[in-house]
Amino acid sequence: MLFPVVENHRLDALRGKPVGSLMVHEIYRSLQGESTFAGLPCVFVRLTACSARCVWCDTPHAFRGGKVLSLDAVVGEVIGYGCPLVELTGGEPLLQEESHELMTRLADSGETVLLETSGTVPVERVDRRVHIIMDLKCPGSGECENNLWSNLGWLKPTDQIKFVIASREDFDWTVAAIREHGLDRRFTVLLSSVFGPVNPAVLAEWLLDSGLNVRLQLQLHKYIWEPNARGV
Ligand SMILES: Nc1nc2[nH]cc(C(=O)O)c2c(=O)[nH]1
Ligand code: SF4
Ligand SMILES: [Mg+2]
Repeated sequence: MLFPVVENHRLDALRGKPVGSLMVHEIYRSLQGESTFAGLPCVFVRLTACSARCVWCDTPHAFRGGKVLSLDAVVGEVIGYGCPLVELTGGEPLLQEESHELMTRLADSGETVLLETSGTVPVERVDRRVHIIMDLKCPGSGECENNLWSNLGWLKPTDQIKFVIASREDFDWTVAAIREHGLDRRFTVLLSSVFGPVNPAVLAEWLLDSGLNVRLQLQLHKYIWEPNARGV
């Protein structure tokens, strides 16, 4: 994968990581807070580093830090929870080549595997058994220019597209993108408001007025626990 030279410092946290290992920020079990799997117990594997810098990012702590673990160690820890659902998130999991083998090995073990990805890196090689939950970045994220639209051609009907909306402008952009690409007919579409600045009741009203058949998503974990809590 090639990234613009000016952005390479964003991947510094992965420099020197041995081949065959993963830089893991944290592994924990919680309730899935997003997607159509919301509410189910889920093991989260949060991988270090992201090539994006969304202005409203709620996990900037995952940009760096964490520890190097072998694939065997990560698989063993996940399976050890005895939980049938696992999600790779970050950061951006697909920046680490080894994420592909991790997803395949987890699926081979019988896990239902979810992948949270930013929509700015290719999903082409993701194991077809994985449920991809892919962002399309709205203008208010500051990363809209980096959306990789070709990814739409690699998603399956069972995959999910998430728009995180920071303003009415973002909402209008989202409606236009859904209509232009027929997203609501091809995939599950999730509309989420940036936690804090956008009242979900306002987004609910916009959604109903639009007539679109898409799903409002509340980040369940931010209502159950402190919005800034980590490890949940
Ligand atoms: N409970 C919980 N559910 C989540 N779903 C997606 C998450 C993420 O950070 O990608 C997340 C998270 O951080 N916590
Ligand atoms: S893609 Fe996700 S982890 Fe990366 S900056 Fe945006 S919100 Fe944060
Ligand atoms: Mg998150």
